[in-house]
Amino acid sequence: MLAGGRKAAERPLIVLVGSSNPVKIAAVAAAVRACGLAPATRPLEVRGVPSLSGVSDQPVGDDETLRGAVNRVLHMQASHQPCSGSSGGGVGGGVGGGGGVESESGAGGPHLLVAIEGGVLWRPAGYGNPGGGGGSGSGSHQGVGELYCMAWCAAKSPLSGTISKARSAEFQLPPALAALVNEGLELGAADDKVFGRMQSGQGTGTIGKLTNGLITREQYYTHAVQMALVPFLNPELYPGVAGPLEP
Ligand SMILES: O=P(O)(O)OP(=O)(O)OP(=O)(O)OC[C@H]1O[C@@H](n2cnc3c(O)ncnc32)[C@H](O)[C@@H]1O
Repeated sequence: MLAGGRKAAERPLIVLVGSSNPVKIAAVAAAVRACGLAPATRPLEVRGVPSLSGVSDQPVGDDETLRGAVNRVLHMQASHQPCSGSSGGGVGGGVGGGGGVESESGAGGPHLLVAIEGGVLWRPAGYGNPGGGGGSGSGSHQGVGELYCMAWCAAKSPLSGTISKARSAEFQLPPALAALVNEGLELGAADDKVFGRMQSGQGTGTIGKLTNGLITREQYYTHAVQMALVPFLNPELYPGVAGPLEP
């Protein structure tokens, strides 16, 4: 029995997402439900909250993109008290800080903090082709070669444990988008310009446009979130990473 007299299964599982982008919030909700972290019988509260990535608006390369996702989680950690019943406070290392924010249902602080950072990655022209660019060229050929789209997801229990990280798959962006990104546009703005859309990053995304809706940005991110949740589904196999979700 938990503080407040209700069993864990009856209380909402509260997940904070470090973004106001509805695509990211929906991706996290779908992932948490699909992988069974919140069984269908348990209420689930997934909420977008402000978080600072500490990286550029358009991260380039794996290092910067991963750092953005991790910083968002650390910022949430510093800004929100863990779920009720815990005596733990936020860990250091985040930006900002301060008091906790109660859940909308009044059920207490969060059980899980999740962030997704969308990034791009330059690779040498002809990468992977016979006679083409050698190596992965990850992030080291800015503005030269092929531009790929990817994302990193970071997830953490506010109670303890380290941050779980997982990366999405990647796909090549069309040269027209690569050229605009190389000029300094964010991918979302480049997509809007090339495809004549508005706020594409909050809709089906570039991946949705390029796959004719077969894979939406939400679905694309759901997969990455599910992979970041692997330690939480197998806590005994990941000592020190997953940490308890409930006090
Ligand atoms: O509000 P936040 O959480 O910052 O969400 P965001 O989508 O604006 O920001 P990201 O940092 O995740 O992504 C960096 C940029 O890449 C864009 N982006 C990434 N993936 C995209 C996609 O599939 N379709 C359109 N834009 C995308 C996004 O719109 C941003 O301009």
